Amino acid sequence: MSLNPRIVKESFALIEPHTERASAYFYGRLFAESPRLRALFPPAMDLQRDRLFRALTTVVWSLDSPDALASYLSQLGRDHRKYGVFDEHYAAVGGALLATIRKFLGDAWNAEVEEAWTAAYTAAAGMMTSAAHADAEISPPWWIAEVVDHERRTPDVAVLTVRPGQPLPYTAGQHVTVQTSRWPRVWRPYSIANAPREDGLLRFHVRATPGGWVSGSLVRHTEVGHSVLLGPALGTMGLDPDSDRDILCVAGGTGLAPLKAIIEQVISMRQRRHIHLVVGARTRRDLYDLDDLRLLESTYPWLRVIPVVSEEPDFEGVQGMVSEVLGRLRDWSDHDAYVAGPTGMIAETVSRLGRLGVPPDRVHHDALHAELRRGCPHNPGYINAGPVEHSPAQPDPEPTGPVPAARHHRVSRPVRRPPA
Ligand SMILES: NC(=O)C1=CN([C@@H]2O[C@H](COP(=O)(O)OP(=O)(O)OC[C@H]3O[C@@H](n4cnc5c(N)ncnc54)[C@H](O)[C@@H]3O)[C@@H](O)[C@H]2O)C=CC1
Repeated sequence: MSLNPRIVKESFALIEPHTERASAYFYGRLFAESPRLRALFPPAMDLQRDRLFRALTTVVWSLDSPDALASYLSQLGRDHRKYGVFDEHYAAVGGALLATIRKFLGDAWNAEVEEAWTAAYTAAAGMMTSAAHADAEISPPWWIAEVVDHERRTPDVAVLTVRPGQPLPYTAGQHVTVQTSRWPRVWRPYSIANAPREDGLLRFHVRATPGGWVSGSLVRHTEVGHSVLLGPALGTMGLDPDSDRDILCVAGGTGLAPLKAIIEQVISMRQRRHIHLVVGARTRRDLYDLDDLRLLESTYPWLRVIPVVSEEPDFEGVQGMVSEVLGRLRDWSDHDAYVAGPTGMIAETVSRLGRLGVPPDRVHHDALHAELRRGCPHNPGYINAGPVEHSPAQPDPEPTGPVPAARHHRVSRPVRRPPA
């Protein structure tokens, strides 16, 4: 059985307009055939359904890029260890997936399509399980971390520092998923806001989004001494080790977090590259980290911080959307660029940098491949394992089931969940 990306892509394109119904059918089928699996998922499935198709979309459209695909699936396989996924779950998921594709393709389903999808799923599941097995030799499936600092910088934004019980390896620019005891089985990704340190501490910038389960819990209901669970480090945005070019970092809101980690990384490597950090926020008050950034700027003279405010007309500094102001500031064509923030901001900024003469392979970001594929002509092909933090456009839905009784902050063990 050999991979046939063309057939998989063509047939998937027929299903894409019906993703919502197809995803509901997939989970209905999965739980009908393997009822015990339902208990392993969060009570509200809305976000989960969406995630399944985002992951599937990423896999399908990456079938022609073996390196990117292998990197994505390896991360996904490693990350699924935290749910307690076993090899046999992959067969159940594969069966439900094929049944879903068959149903939604209707007359377009035939033996050739079946073979192409079977080959693709077998290869993908194989990569995920191999990566999970290899990871099990060297890493725990999750880390328990104690909150050692919690600063409420604005009513909505907190900066948290946590100490994992054992070392959690990562590189600057990556993110981890976080689970709080308030919402067992609900994991959300957050970028790590500092470069790796000897004491192993990790910092997160969290904005409580309306209706957000984990973000609200982290900002409003978490204190020093509480514990959270962390998944393994994920994401492909990182400092280009072969470059000594000057650096432009463009941050939208809490997208500052991974860029601060990258800047710290440059500092710790004693590289004397000039860095411009253009940091966008809606209002002056939303520039929640400006004091720290000014301190960093005064310590490292080759760092320049440029705050940009988009929704406060009497702000005395640079005004506008962060993507729009770049052309007014200087020529960036000889810079490496790192971009993080809301998906729309990343798409706008990457596209703007292309028009300003920055080659696509020098523009680094970690937004969802599938989302940017539509809107961003200069996507350099970075893909990650999921959305970073939650976008305001996609708050965590409120629970549809009963509110969990575990209001105390004893960390629950992760519950098994099959592959997304
Ligand atoms: N690795 C990454 O890319 C990371 C991304 N994030 C994401 O960053 C977002 C931060 O949200 P908030 O703090 O609420 O930011 P926000 O929505 O308040 O936006 C902050 C600034 O970003 C710019 N911006 C926003 N939308 C834009 C658009 N469509 N086009 C051009 N510029 C735009 C504007 O300058 C705005 O003032 C979240 O969605 C989070 O998921 C957070 C951490 C890491």
